[in-house]
Amino acid sequence: MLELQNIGFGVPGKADILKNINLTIKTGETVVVTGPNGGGKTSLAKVIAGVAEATAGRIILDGEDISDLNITDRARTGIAYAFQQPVRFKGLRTRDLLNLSAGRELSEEELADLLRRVGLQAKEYVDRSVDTKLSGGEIKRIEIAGVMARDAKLFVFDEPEAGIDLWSFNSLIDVFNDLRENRRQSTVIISHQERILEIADRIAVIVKGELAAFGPTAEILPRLAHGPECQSCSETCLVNHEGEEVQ
Ligand SMILES: Nc1ncnc2c1ncn2[C@@H]1O[C@H](COP(=O)(O)OP(=O)(O)OP(=O)(O)O)[C@@H](O)[C@H]1O
Repeated sequence: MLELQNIGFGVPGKADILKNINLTIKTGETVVVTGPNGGGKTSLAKVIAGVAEATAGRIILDGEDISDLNITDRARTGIAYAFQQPVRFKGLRTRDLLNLSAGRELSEEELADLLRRVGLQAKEYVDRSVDTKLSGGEIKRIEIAGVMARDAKLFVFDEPEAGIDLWSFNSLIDVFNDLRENRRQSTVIISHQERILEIADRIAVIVKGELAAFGPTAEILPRLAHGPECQSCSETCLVNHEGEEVQ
């Protein structure tokens, strides 16, 4: 279980990127974090993974206070994080990246299975270098496969849909559904995609650095803006289609 207690995050010149965020994500639960651009979702993902340091509050994973741990130690405690914009590694092949993520030598079958789950064929990708020659969508999928290779307590995916074509997107939905059915770990997905929102157990909405709403999908989803439909839900709507908070 992940507990975020009064989390704040800021940088010089922008002190309140995140303000007083309180969230509890149960073991086995999938929470999708959504909200308008610039609201603070990526910052929240980075603060959870230890890529950025919270300026206030505590982060507790399975009862252990991990607030002061760096990214490597958080990874060791069982947090697996997929960046919004994955890092490329010159000289490292896909198989090396997956083996590193898994912390062991994966069999050819395991490698093929991980790649298949993100819609890539092993024979084409397993020995390719994870460098700038890969497309944005390819690198994103390889990174997601790497995260899936981890035996993590908590998975954090930042906009996994970005740059991914419709066919691969369907495989991605299957990946998240599998994770959800496993019920062994908690999953946080930052997303704007309705089909990803639909598979959440609960949805958190971050607007202007604050938690505007957090609740079961059936309750929150109808309150999110859908362009013109916004008019029909304006009383309870959380964000309108201009991305502003409804007053
Ligand atoms: N290191 C930083 N320095 C200055 N401003 C930052 C920094 N990190 C984030 N911000 C600002 O904080 C706000 C929140 O950014 P963040 O990337 O967390 O938003 P987001 O909700 O993920 O947005 P999007 O949906 O566009 O990906 C933005 O206004 C961003 O410009």
